[in-house]
Amino acid sequence: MTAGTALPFAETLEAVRALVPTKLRNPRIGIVCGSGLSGLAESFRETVLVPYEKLPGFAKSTVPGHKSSLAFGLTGKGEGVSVVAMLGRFHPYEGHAFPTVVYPIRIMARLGVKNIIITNAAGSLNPNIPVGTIVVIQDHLALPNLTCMNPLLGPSTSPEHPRFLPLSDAYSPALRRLLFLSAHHLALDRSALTEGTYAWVGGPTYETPAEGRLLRLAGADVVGMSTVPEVVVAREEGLNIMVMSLVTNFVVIPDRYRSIREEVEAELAGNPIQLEQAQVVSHEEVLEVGREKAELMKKLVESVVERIPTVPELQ
Ligand SMILES: O=P(O)(O)O[C@@H]1C[C@H](O)[C@@H](CO)O1
Ligand SMILES: Nc1nc2[nH]cnc2c(=O)[nH]1
Repeated sequence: MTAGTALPFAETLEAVRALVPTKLRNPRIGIVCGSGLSGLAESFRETVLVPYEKLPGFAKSTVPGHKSSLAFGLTGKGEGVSVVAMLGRFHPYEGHAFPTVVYPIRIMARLGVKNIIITNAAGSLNPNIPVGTIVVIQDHLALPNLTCMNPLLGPSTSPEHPRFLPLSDAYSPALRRLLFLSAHHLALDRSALTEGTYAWVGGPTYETPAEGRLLRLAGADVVGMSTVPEVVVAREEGLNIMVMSLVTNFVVIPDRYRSIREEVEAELAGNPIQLEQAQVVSHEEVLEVGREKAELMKKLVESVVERIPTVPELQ
């Protein structure tokens, strides 16, 4: 789907109606599972999985660690809360146009979702935020949005949507409060969860040291290749949003570059030295940290979801 193409909302919603029992098909809470984080839906009860291929307008996720299904189910104690989770998202770097990347968010909104918890794997740009930390996002820095690659480019999807969408209040304070309360009730170490700013880049290349330095200087704490298009559209659809980034690696920003000149000159002078090699990041490392922290992310998300019905402004 490209900007301006008619979106097949009616067909997708009809497919959901045909495949999901009434009790589960109008969830108030949506979850987007980031790289390696599909386990967030493992503890749902009465789960119904709907493969993306059965949903008109949905693409297939091609990234390892992303399954391609919507999971409808119940979570929490007693009767439970009805939720829907995206097991796998679409990234622009896979070749998907923006309307496709954000289509599942628009469908969640049309199913009745009011609150959305978006997760991702991200690289840390901040020396005070180590690998394994969960960062609740308070703001974002989206270079693509500033350079005419905004997911809302093109005709509006609905006349009810504002043409010029403010984003100064994109991240719900009420949801973020629930996250810190949950961390307290789960007796989480204070260092396990922090707040920060997410930089969205297109990928699929990881950052060069100079790019990492630029983003850090611009005020970002973590960087990733997803989430912001979903946030922008969720905001346009009027949802309350919380984003949790799991730090899976450090972005390499050396204080000093390895100098080949120094190495050659030392060798010619008869005192060979070898300066430190730059480290590199891999998607395998990203998935590994996701596996290690899956249980903690799941407990936090479950706890937030359970508390949402108790907060009037989130209804
Ligand atoms: O979908 P997310 O943002 O969790 O995935 C991150 C960004 C890239 O897709 C991938 C890079 O390792 O992980
Ligand atoms: N852009 C980017 N995305 C990531 N996703 C997980 N780690 C990283 C990273 O270091 N950079």
